[in-house]
Amino acid sequence: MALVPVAEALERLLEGARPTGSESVALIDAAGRVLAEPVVALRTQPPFNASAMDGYAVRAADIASVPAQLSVIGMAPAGRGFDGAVRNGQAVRIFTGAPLPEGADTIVIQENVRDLGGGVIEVTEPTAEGRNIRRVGLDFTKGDVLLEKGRLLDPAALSLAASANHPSVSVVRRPLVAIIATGDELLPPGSELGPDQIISSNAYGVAAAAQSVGARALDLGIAADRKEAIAALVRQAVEQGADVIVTLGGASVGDHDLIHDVLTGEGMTLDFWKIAMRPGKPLMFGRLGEISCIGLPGNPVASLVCSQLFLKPLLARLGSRGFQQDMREARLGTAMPANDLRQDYVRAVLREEAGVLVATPFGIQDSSMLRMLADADGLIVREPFAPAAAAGASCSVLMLR
Ligand SMILES: Nc1nc2c(c(=O)[nH]1)N[C@H]1C(S)=C(S)[C@@H](COP(=O)(O)OP(=O)(O)OC[C@H]3O[C@@H](n4cnc5c(N)ncnc54)[C@H](O)[C@@H]3O)O[C@H]1N2
Ligand code: MOO
Repeated sequence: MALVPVAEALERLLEGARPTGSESVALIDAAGRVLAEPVVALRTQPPFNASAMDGYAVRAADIASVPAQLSVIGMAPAGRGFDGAVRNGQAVRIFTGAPLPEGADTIVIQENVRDLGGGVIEVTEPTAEGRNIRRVGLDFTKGDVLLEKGRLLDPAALSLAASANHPSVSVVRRPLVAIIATGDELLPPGSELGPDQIISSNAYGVAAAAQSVGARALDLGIAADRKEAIAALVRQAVEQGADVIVTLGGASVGDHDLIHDVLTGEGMTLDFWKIAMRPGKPLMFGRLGEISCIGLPGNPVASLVCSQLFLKPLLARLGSRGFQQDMREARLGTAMPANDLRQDYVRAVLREEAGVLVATPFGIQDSSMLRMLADADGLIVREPFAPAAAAGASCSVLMLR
């Protein structure tokens, strides 16, 4: 089977991906979620002409020339308006957020007033008519569409929805990705290892990649290299309502590479298997009913690079989020040889030199080497059959952090 080009693989993976449904979530739990329906104002804010300052509600005509003396006839704190009207020569003590009393048209801030005692004040500075008043509906009016469908609920959006009197919002359900590691050699972190065993590491990075685009990760643990063991975990994933099943390892062509057989046995229709990419050649993709199945290669770097390139865009699409790889142009720090038929993602460190980004690849690129991935700032992307490139040549970098 010919290797599928990276761009085509991504296209096929995203093709049938339909956004997950919606659910209602209390505002306090809705941070970072995506709106499934617009938020419409259920009320007008402010609902009345309100004082924007602490001071005195007056009639502008009374303070046309200052100093001007006024008698204070009452008080209006926020939440309890003055029950009466301000007439010529009168003022009401008022606080920020309180309704403007009838008859008053201006707020004089208290810094510009002297208290003469006996309920009399002297306004010492001129104040233009209408100053320091927030008009009814200044922020929004009942019926206004305040937040569009698809909006990410950031702090401002959440407070606005609350102000519009919504205790909860309709948001896109977070896609659930079930993660199944496979391999007789694997044990979870913290284990006592036997002589032929290693630690299962991939699930943690894959889960983090999923969570970074708003998905939930369900770690189903490690299946031994037996069809029944893997099938049992695949069935668990289906029962738990996974939107995506990710398997780790067993995707290549060895005698113990069982994933393909198990998934098709459970009803998966294979879309593609093996792509023109390094690392990540054995990537597998298919559909089991509505569930997207991604078989990630076992080599740790391959599984994480494929998560960045394929899993994250898929989960973002399912969760109705925008997602774009952060691509930058850079100069090569060292020469690179001509590339073969696989699109290459080369771990590199980046530094800035006189305003130019310089990308220097690590000398060894074995796809088992996680430490070098953790040390890399980005991946130099080399097109299939790219010719040899000299140091200083322009290159394209996928930023990792
Ligand atoms: N004859 C061929 N051999 C291999 C090919 C090939 O095309 N022809 N492809 C190579 C490439 S590329 C990769 S990548 C690997 C991927 O193979 P699998 O997906 O079948 O992975 P495994 O064989 O199960 O494991 C490979 C390697 O990764 C380790 N591993 C697996 N799972 C985990 C995990 N959850 N955490 C940490 N490490 C894991 C496993 O122990 C192996 O060392 O195949 C090449 N071979
Ligand atoms: O995916 Mo493999 O690790 O290309 O080397």
